[in-house]
Amino acid sequence: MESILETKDLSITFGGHTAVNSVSVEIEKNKLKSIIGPNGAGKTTFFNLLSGQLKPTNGKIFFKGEDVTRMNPTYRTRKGIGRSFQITNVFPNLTCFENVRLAVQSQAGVRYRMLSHFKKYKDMERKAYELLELVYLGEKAMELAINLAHGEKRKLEIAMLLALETELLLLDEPTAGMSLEEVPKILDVIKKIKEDGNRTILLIEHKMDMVLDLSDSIMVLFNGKLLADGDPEEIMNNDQVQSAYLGGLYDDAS
Ligand SMILES: Nc1ncnc2c1ncn2[C@@H]1O[C@H](COP(=O)(O)OP(=O)(O)OP(=O)(O)O)[C@@H](O)[C@H]1O
Repeated sequence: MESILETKDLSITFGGHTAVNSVSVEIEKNKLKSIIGPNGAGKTTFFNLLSGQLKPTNGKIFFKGEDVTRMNPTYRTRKGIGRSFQITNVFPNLTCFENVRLAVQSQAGVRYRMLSHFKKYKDMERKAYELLELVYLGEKAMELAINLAHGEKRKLEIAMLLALETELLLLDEPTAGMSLEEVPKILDVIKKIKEDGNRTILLIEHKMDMVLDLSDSIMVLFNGKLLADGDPEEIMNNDQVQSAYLGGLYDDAS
């Protein structure tokens, strides 16, 4: 297995509480791994450690073999680790197309003085349109970002992450707060990205049907510890995982 990201004994303690406790895991390149676990298990904290929003108390993070443990979030984004809320340059009063084109442009390092390079500019426009189509926002290309529905905004964020050539996408409950009609669309978007086969996705999700539908593998966090890591069938048949969800382990595993 070729891994894109690896954590070794990753831990973080807030006051006396260890929210992520010595987690060692490998994320396989170009696959989709879900992170599941009861509320408060440490899933979002684990994401914050991977994206650099938090620095670990102990342990290391390697991205493509490089130690990124102390690297700040901006550098990690440049290296290819992308988390949607890291995008601070979504301009509400620009159209979806303009937002994605700016992300493409920033990735290409092209400045205004170079816009005279007509062909390059056209290529960037084409790429922006392709990404909007990929996330089913083609018809909204000329809509101002501020006017998008919640689910559409999440899709725009994903298009912008892809424009930044993100190799590892960290998706934290992408369907949270969405209407029932919007959920299948985002599911489709994630499936399409997965089928393209050149991105790795790490997904936090509570909807188990979605997790089972999408995941190549699943890791289970429980009280900050890695309780299990394996393919979906293994995880579903794991007695410890079942106990954790039924509450049987709550007292033992602290
Ligand atoms: N900045 C912080 N300061 C103190 N405690 C924190 C901080 N961030 C998280 N925690 C605690 O760490 C634990 C793990 O929280 P986290 O949000 O990572 O869980 P989660 O698995 O994402 O939960 P949920 O599914 O409810 O989103 C919780 O007990 C939480 O209160």
